[in-house]
Amino acid sequence: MSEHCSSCAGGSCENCGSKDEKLKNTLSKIKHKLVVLSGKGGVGKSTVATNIAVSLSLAGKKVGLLDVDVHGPSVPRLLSLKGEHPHVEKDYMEPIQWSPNLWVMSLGFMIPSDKDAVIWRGPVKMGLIRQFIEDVAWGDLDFLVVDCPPGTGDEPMSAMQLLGKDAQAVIVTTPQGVAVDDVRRSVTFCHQLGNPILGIVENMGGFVCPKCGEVVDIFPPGGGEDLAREMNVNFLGRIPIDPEVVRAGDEGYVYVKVHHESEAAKAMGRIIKPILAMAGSLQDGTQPPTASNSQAPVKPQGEASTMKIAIPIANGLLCMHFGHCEQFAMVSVDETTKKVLGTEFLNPPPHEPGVLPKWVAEQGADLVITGGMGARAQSLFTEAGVKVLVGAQGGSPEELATAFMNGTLKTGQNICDH
Ligand SMILES: Nc1ncnc2c1ncn2[C@@H]1O[C@H](COP(=O)(O)OP(=O)(O)OP(=O)(O)O)[C@@H](O)[C@H]1O
Repeated sequence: MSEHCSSCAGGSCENCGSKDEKLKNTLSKIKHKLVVLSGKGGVGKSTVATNIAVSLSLAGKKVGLLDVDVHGPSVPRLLSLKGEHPHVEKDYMEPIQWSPNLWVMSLGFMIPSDKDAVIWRGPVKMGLIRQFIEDVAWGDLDFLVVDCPPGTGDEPMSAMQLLGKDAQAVIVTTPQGVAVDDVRRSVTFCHQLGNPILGIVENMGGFVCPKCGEVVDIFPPGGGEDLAREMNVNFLGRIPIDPEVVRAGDEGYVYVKVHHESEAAKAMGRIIKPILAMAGSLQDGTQPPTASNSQAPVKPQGEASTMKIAIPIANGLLCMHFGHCEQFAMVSVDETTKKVLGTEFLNPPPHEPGVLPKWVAEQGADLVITGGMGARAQSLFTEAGVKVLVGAQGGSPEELATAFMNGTLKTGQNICDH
């Protein structure tokens, strides 16, 4: 290990021994290390890494997400963390906390602006990756997910060597032959380093028609699966192309949290199944958690079963769009007796992006019932632990709350224009 000492990059300085101890100590607190690799750029590696990390955290696992793409760190954008600056001291860095159990570190936090280019040689990059692993206060983690730059160069090699032989590779490809050829090199790379391969993910295999939901193959499918067979490694699954994945990445909300019923999110759910099984938390037949079933407020047994339902209203009835309502009805209900206990009408603050979800959560809402809601607002609610039901179709707040408690609430399409 000592040849990767960040102080000397050569393994001969006096710091090497103590650095190795520190690295060992940090790694001993991380149960599983997953390194997300791809032979080719732009195949969706950061998207897959981020969605895996968030899915695992939604499943209740303690997760670290480390972006070692020194030249194009994209995790800060994908998680709406641009502009965050971790607390840094000598030999110590505080990761940015994204949710109660997901912590993130990326070089993107250290670069002053998007325009700045990083021009570093191999040993400097290796030193930095080492610092990101050993100096970051990761604490006890179930999983550390590492997003590497494409190829089999310095960064993936440093990450693998520093994390040790038990770090497992998740290799992402697209179905086309050129991508698959490059990915074949990634498989060989892992074999040469002696690291196990958890499996291959084929991303952008097929296009989900936004009108009918049918998956249409744009490229001949199956390249990733064929490669997995050829190289005798696991095939973890195929994620179709969904324009919403691009939108999620550009706007900085997490796709699997918001579009958990989509084909692509279901595919991602299948991919994390063996990963969760590795942590011994998923019995056969259990669905991997999604935003809809993992962050709903859970009342401790024995506690009164009251909850507060927030409903946007106009003229006393459900307002079809959450962001355009006159007032919010806060309906208190007792879920055991299925009775409405009372309704309070509150005037919301002026509608500006991101304000309403925070305000509604502060009013103590456990659930929001609405006709339509934008993806960003849904994501903010999920982060705040407030469940959201979209596609409700009219009625008074009390009627909607009662229908919800009786399991008869009708929901359809999300009536949202953005
Ligand atoms: N399943 C998908 N459907 C639609 N778009 C996708 C999908 N997966 C990824 N993308 C989009 O493809 C683009 C590249 O994705 P991403 O940045 O994750 O790739 P990458 O392999 O990490 O890139 P790089 O080589 O630059 O590190 C992004 O715009 C992303 O939103």
